[in-house]
Amino acid sequence: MQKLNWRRIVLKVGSALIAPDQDGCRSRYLLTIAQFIVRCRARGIEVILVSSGSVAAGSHLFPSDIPRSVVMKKAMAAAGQTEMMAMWDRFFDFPSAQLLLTHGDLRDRERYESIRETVFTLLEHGVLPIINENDAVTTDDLKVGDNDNLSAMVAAAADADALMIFSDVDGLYDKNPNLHDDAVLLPEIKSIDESIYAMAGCATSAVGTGGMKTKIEAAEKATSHGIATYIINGFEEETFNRLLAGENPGSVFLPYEKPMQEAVHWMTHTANEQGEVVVDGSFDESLEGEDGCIRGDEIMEVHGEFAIGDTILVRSEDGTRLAKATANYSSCLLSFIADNEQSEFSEKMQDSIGPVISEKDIALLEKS
Ligand SMILES: Nc1ncnc2c1ncn2[C@@H]1O[C@H](COP(=O)(O)OP(=O)(O)O)[C@@H](O)[C@H]1O
Ligand SMILES: N[C@@H](CCC(=O)OP(=O)(O)O)C(=O)O
Repeated sequence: MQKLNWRRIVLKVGSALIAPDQDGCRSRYLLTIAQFIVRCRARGIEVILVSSGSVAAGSHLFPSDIPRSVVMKKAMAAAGQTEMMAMWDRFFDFPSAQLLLTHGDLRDRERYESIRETVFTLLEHGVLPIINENDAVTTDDLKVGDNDNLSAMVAAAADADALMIFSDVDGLYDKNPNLHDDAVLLPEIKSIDESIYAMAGCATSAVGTGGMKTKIEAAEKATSHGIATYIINGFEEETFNRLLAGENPGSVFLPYEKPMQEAVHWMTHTANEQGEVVVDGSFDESLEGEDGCIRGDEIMEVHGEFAIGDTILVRSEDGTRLAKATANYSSCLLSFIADNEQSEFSEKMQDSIGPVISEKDIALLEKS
């Protein structure tokens, strides 16, 4: 038996595998995936499952002639989630646990840490975490929107070694294989750039969300955390044997050789900005300086509403995206400081609270 060097993996299972006929869950494909989970655990590999399919599983519980509005999909998700969880649970003789998350949870550092703690505790006690987006409560502002990106955020949070996205296609092709007979499979992707995104088309099944674009986004998030990302055909039984034999049965995106630090990764790929500040030209110099910080007199403009601890974008006056940072001040107080940078109040405030942005709370972005 070949030794696999995975300590912890995240598996993402798409809706087409869960409810292929769109009339409730089917065990047809899930049994093989469940067996794969059991075999991984038997080899000492910790598994976290990100399962789609609540909407597809719940749709048959509502009249078919009602339009699939956003609110109907939320209702379908709420109803289908129990059916989907029950289906998974049937396959295992160990306990599983349901975690329903939104982007609002993951981008809040305190809740993010709390989710991590819960996941690690479940794993430590042999419980299988099964995660989905909490579709029933999400709004446009709060949602991740697709489980490919959610699974990458989960993989980063859980510090996984590999993310495996099980879908209805063999991997990433140079164009959508369902629309082009001459599409060619890419077994290994060393880096992700615009040319890779250009290959991605939309979902062609009735139940998928995001198609290949969101899978590439997920791979970008995960590989920059040092997590190898696979896109694999979950319909094929042989896929799972090949994975356990240490082979690549689909497409693999190789992890960055120098992954981002955890906090920098979270600010860049999980937390999105709640507002932004425009800084003057001394930004690089100030950060590299002895104190390594930005003070109020370097802030030219403040946009949006944010609170202490929120993630903000730092821009230069010509619009260049310089960094993401944790706000040490609320937008309201920062606007006051920026407008009155020379006032005694502003000076005293910064002397007691600290700099507007400090080096330890900042993630520099590649200038484009
Ligand atoms: N370049 C591509 N390579 C492979 N599949 C692609 C590509 N572009 C678009 N697709 C589509 O992406 C689909 C998989 O995404 P999706 O339907 O969202 O699956 P899931 O429900 O598993 O997330 C494929 O069935 C295919 O129609
Ligand atoms: N959260 C949704 C799934 C969203 C999603 O990304 O679906 P899919 O493209 O099938 O992985 C659900 O449970 O129906």
